[in-house]
Amino acid sequence: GNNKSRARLPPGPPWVPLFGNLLWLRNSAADVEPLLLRLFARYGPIVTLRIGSRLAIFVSDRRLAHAALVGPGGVALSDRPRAAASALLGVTDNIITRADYGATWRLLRRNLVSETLHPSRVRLFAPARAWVRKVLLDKLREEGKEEGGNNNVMEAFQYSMFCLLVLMCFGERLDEPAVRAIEDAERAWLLYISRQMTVFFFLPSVTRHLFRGRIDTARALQKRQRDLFLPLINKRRQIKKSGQVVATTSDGDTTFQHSYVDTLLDVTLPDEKVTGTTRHLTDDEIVALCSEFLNAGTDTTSTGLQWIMAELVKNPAVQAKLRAEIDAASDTTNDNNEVTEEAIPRMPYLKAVILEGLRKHPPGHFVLPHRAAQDMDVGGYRIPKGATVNFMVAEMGRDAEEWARPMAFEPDRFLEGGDGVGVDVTGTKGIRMMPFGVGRRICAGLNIAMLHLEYFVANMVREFEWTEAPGHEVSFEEKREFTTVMKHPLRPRLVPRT
Ligand code: HEM
Repeated sequence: GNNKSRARLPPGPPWVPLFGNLLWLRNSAADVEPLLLRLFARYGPIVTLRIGSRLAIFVSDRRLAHAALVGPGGVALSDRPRAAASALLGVTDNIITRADYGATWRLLRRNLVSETLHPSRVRLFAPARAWVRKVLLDKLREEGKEEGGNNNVMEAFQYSMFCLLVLMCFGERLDEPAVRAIEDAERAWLLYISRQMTVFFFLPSVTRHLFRGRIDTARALQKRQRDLFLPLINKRRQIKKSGQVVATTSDGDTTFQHSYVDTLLDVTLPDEKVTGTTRHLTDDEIVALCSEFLNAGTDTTSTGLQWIMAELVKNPAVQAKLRAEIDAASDTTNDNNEVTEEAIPRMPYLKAVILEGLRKHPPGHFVLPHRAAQDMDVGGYRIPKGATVNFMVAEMGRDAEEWARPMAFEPDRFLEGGDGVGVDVTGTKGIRMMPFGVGRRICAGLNIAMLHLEYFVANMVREFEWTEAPGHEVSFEEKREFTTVMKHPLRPRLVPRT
């Protein structure tokens, strides 16, 4: 063989006792974060964990991450691990997050990015954002009425972001019980997938027999999704067929002009059965893609909002400076007293606040796992075909060699003269922080996620003064859920500004 095939695997412990117990099986890479931090200190910036016969490799160095993910070499690391359970549970791999790098992934990703999240399409959803702004502020006002600062604003963030994505996905403004029904079904499904699928992932042949009951549960949860989604999907089919154009903005209207589902109804994939022909997506595939859309953007964005608002509570001077910028840039003649989307590009400090939040508190401390499509070389080590590779997102943003006072919240660092000025979160030329990942698998929703964070933070700061409530001091302790959330949820005192 050549030099590459003789190179060593990245170092690591010979085995990890932790993996013998259920902790590992229960959740994701995030569960092993503390262990990984100890291993990096001991072995250096790239380590291997052996889990049975599987290899899981973790990279904490941003230069190695850039070499592995960006540029021509990144192709080899753009697949996803195959979940053995997919076939067993009848879960399709034809969704953006799960598909391997290839024709199907490219079609589905391009459909989302250019037909739904492209700036020209994003504008079509402005009435949706304005409506959700109202939903969010109403919820916060309700919470604010509670005495003793017992207002868990995270709940309001989560619900509003879910509302927004439901509206963008199905083009339908649903009432709260209908949104809650979908939210509950999705949460049950996500919990199921994260808690149970990993069991199958690691031990497919044994578990097939042991976990019959779980397979039934999965089927039931999928049916629940289908029963909720299909009427909404069929309604868009009907609208499409009749060529009816629906009015979009007036307050009474609940049906919007554009939706993600509309684009999915047009997508065609290569037909596996007849070479050279194409087919439309099946209902099950559309349901799975809708589910992915709702889940990819809800917890990530609401977690981001929570950390950013917590920092604004803890740093009143930053909040005051942001508030001043908002007032100066806003259109004061607008009687809704809202910060409009048009004003956002005139707010560099707002952008800096969001970036500083994502640097210090990236919602995901890891990216989704990547899989080596062939033997490859990273930092002089051999990554064998089939190994999974992940990256220490939070570590990179908090690297003291790269950032001055990394654990301080200093948005000014992203302005002229700061150590973060001109930072490119896509990491094309080099990685300084990677809250959305980098390379071919970079977050498909990056632009809309930034817009949502900017728009809702600006409007929440315009509406209220966010202060610490006695007995509910802000703590930056972390807790790992689907994303890394605040261990003690933010419970601020909201003082309406007039
Ligand atoms: C603050 C909000 C968000 C953060 C921090 C975030 C972060 C991420 C990260 C870290 C990845 C994995 C990258 C990798 O595997 O290398 C990802 C993937 C993805 N995100 Fe986001 N995301 C956010 C919001 C959204 C939104 C709003 C949407 C869509 C509505 C979205 C859609 C996706 C999709 C489809 C993928 C899979 C991309 C692929 O596998 O090709 N995300 N995101």
